[in-house]
Amino acid sequence: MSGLLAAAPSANDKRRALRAGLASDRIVRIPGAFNPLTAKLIQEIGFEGVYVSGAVVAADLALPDIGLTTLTEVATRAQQIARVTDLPTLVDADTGFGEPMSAARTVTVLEDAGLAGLHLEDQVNPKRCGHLDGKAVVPTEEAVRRIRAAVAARRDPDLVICARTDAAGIEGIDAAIGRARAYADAGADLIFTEALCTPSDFERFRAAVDAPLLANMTEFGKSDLIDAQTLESIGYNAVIYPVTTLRLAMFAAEEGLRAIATTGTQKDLLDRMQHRSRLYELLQYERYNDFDSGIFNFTLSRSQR
Ligand SMILES: C[C@](O)(C(=O)O)[C@H](CC(=O)O)C(=O)O
Ligand SMILES: [Mg+2]
Repeated sequence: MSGLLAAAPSANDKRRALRAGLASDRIVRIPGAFNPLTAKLIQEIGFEGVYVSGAVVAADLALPDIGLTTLTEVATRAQQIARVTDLPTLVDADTGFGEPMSAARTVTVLEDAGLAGLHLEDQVNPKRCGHLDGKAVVPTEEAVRRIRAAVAARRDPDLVICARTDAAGIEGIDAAIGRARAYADAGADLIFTEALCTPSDFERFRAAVDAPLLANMTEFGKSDLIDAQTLESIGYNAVIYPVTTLRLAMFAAEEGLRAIATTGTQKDLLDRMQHRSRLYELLQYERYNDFDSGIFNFTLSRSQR
């Protein structure tokens, strides 16, 4: 029954896998999962990690991404997602949910929730999406205290602590590079270079910072959508697609609901839906017979496949 109700690898196995990926010359591709089932799909399709986006956790609760969600809400969702996948899961811990002492507590809670890594950003509270104007960052020394507190709080030395800098869009790339170096010196394992615009911005960062780097390929933001191969050749170590699966699903859900409202039926939409049989396959429905042979003792008729 290995891997049936929860992933087979331990949290530490996944943390070590993430570290190995970051140390390799291949880019670690980390799409966002808006729910645990999406994490299964991400694994099956062959990605190297799963991302839990703060923006998506908020949007899921019909809230904007302005620091309204609590540590408990984020940790609960992240745990639900991390536990079903063999892949390492990276979670967005925003500004750490408070002062450095709270950031330290955040690390312990997310570590207990089985995450492989988390990122803390240098924005002020209330934070906002890194791709919007009008955001502000705390002084470098304060952000360094956040990172130091996070690093000190970690009990599993393999837990990946990622420091995000939002400074490029506010203070310029050189200042962001300076911050990234300070965060790496403070013990960050990975630097998230938020809201860079062009490939040459990414190249500049890569040349200047001697630490693993993560790119954020979020849609409708400030960054050009650079493909994974190009980011890899620039020397980036990881890339997230944080909100992509939610945007795809919401777009399809909206179209489908409008069609039903207009026509009174969903029957023209069936070939744009995940079929029952595919859902069952993803859920490994049949394997639940390991517990009780009466569970999967039916067949799907042609129309159900
Ligand atoms: C990565 C991010 O922090 C997130 O919460 O997913 C967001 C993504 C987005 O709003 O598009 C961010 O870049 O701030
Ligand atoms: Mg976020």
